[in-house]
This record gives sequence, structure tokens and C-alpha cells, in this order.
Amino acid sequence: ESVDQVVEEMHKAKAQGADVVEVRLDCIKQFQAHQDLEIILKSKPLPVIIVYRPKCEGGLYEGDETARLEALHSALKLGADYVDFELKVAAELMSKQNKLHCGGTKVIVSCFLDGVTPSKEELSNLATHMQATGADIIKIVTSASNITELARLFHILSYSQMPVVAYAVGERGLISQLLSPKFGSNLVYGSIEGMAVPGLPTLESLRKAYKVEHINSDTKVFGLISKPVGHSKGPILHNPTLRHMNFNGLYVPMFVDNLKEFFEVYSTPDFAGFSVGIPYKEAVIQFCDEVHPLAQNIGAVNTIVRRPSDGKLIGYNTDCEASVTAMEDALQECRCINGEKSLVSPLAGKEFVLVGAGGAGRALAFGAKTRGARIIIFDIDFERAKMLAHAVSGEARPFGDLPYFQPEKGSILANATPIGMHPNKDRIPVSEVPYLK
Ligand SMILES: O=C1C[C@@](O)(C(=O)O)C[C@@H](O)[C@@H]1O
Repeated sequence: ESVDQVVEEMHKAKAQGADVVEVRLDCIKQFQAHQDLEIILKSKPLPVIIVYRPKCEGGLYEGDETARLEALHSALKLGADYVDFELKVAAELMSKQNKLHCGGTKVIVSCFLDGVTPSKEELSNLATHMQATGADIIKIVTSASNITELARLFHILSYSQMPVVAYAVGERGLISQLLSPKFGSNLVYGSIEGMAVPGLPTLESLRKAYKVEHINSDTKVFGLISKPVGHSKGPILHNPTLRHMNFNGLYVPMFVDNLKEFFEVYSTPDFAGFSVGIPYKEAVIQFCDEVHPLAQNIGAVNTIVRRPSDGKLIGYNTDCEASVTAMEDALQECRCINGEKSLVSPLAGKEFVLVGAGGAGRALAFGAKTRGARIIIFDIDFERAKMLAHAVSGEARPFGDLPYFQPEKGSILANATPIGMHPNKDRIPVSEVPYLK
């Protein structure tokens, strides 16, 4: 909001690994164009993009248009590395002055499209129109309401003859930014610490979790299909693993609203595999070409591989074995006798109280059954609880009875509900104070 702060934040951006920094003049209070730009451009530690967004284009500037354009021209004259002109302005300037440039400054012509992302043809026409202004780089930003719209932006990025930046903002737009280097984007935007911008990844995540500098056209994409998706630790788990294996791949969160449309649009070998999260673990089975017998039995898939030989989607369930062995490992630690682990599963014969009979719950129940546990199931949908109980020879209880349930000593409680998920991490589905008869 002040020139001093701009200078300070530019240095922070550099320290956090940015290559270029965008300065939004419209955010500076009592902005004095010439004087302030001189300070900013003299003290810049990195190449700078100067942006001065008016309110009608999503910015904060509400003043006179002539003063705004004069400020942008000052930035050109003072040697800003890049100046961003909105398409409308750029087209007008070109028709009046026949030029947008000054010195070595590069001109970005930008366009923000609110609402549904236009078709590929419309986007191509728009890109041609933007290019005709004499821009060095064109930048198209949309507000995607569905992840499938992003494929049109990837198309523009892949086929454009000139440098393009194209991405969508919002939770559903995130992968357009993370994957944009794969499809040829010139810049990836990230926000610096303490200045989170809704819908933009943080610079730190771009550098540390996603390592965008390593992404290229051969990078295979893996993603978590889920809704919501922001809670997942998947990216910080899988991306370092992929790098450790020297595998050119990237794991990204994919906010999916419609499974059918998703699989239709993202059907190329570039999209090599998926994790499946809440609420799709059961519904996704119908989109798999083949399903592993264990996953078929459980009725839930949490991992999909696109088979390289024929592109078919093969569904697996890794939740079952993973969750049960995690519990066994934890219980074995308490059971070690003279440093020896017992060969019998510590779940054998135990009371196993499962809350939530959805995709994750089903995997847990099947896993616990293979280890000989006695399974008691609660779910807000009693029919669903009964169906699962029938499949694992367990017992379903009405959800309303949960607060009064008297567990056996040493009984295991498994929470397979969204209760306790980010951001309400300290919640659990039962009372912490036992019910006393
Ligand atoms: O349950 C989980 C967690 C997960 O959904 C996630 O949020 O990262 C990913 C799934 O593959 C896994 O089965």
C-alpha cells in the first residue's frame, strides 16, 4: 500500500525465489506517478511488471483514465521491464498512436474474462486480436467454474505462435497455473508470503512443493480428484517422491465437480494417474475400464492408473491395506514383548467401531474384517451402515446411538467421516467425555 512496502516486498519476492515481480500501482495509497515509479524502478531487485488496474477490470483504481495512462507511459519511459495494458486500452492506443512500445520495455496485453471460459475458437480469435495490438506477450485470465474449462486454456497455450500467459483464478483454476509451464506458459504467477491472493498458488508452494522450474512438456500429470481438495497433503507427499525417483511427474489437487466430464476432457496420456478422494471413491468405479478384485469387492477405488499400453483406466484400492497396517503398526508397538512383534494381528478379536460407511469407511471395514476384528458401524445414513455391515458380517447401529455407545476396553475407533477435516481439524465424531450410564 506504500512505496516503501513495495520495495520491501520486491526484495522478499526475490528472496523467496521469484524471477520477476509484478507491482500493482492501484494498490498504492496516495500514489504519485512519476516520483513513486522512479523509486520503485531504481530499487527493483528483479525485473518488474508494472500493472495499474482500473476498477472495471478488477483493480482498485477509480480515478481519471488519462492520469492512469500517463502513469503507464511514465513506467515505459522510466524503463520498467514489462508494462501491462488491458486489451481495451491497448487496442485504442494502437489505433491512435500506432505503437505501444518504448525502449526495451516489453508490453503485456491482458484480458480478464469473468464467467465461463470461452470455447477454443473464441479464445483463439481473442488471442489473434490481442496479438494484433503489437503486444510482446498476451495474458488471458478467466474465472473457471469447472476444471474442464481449463483444457481450453491449455489448448491456447500449446498452440499459440507467440508468448502467452493463460490461467484461471479460483479453487477450480489452480491446476491451470501449476500446469501452465507444461503447456508453454511464459510466466507462472504466485503470491508472496503474507500477501495471499485468492486463487493464486503461493510462491513458496510453486518453488518448494511443485518445483515449477522442472516442469516441461514431457511432465506426466497425476492428480487428486476430490471436492473439496485443498485439505490434502498429497502434493507435499507425492511430489518429493516423484523427484526422488527421478520421475518427470507432477501431482496436483484437482477440484472436480463432474466425474464424467472430467474423464472425457482429461483423457490423454499426459494425465497418467489419479488419487480419488472425498466424495468420489465409490462413484469413480463406473469410469474405470478395469477394477482390481479387492477394490471391486470393497466397492471403492482410491487410486487410478492410466495403463500406458492402451490408455485404459485401472482402479485400485490402497486405503484398505494402508489403513489397517498403519493401525497394526501402532498397536504392535504397545504389544512388543521382549522386542518381538506378535505374528497374530493385534486387531484380531478386537471391537472395531467405524463411523462413516462411505468410500473410505468401506475400505477400513473390509480391512478390519480380514484381520478378524468385530465391526460395529455408525453412519448418518442407516441403510448405508446396514449394507456395509452385511458385507463384512458386522453390526450396524443407528447414528443417534453413537453418543451413548459403551466401548469395550481396548476397542478401536475409526473415523471415516469428513468430521475433523481441514479446517475443523480438532473435531471428532464422538464426545470426548464418555457417557456414563
Ligand atoms: O483418502 C485418501 C486421502 C486422499 O483423498 C487425499 O485427500 O489426499 C487421497 C486418496 O487417494 C486417499 O485414499
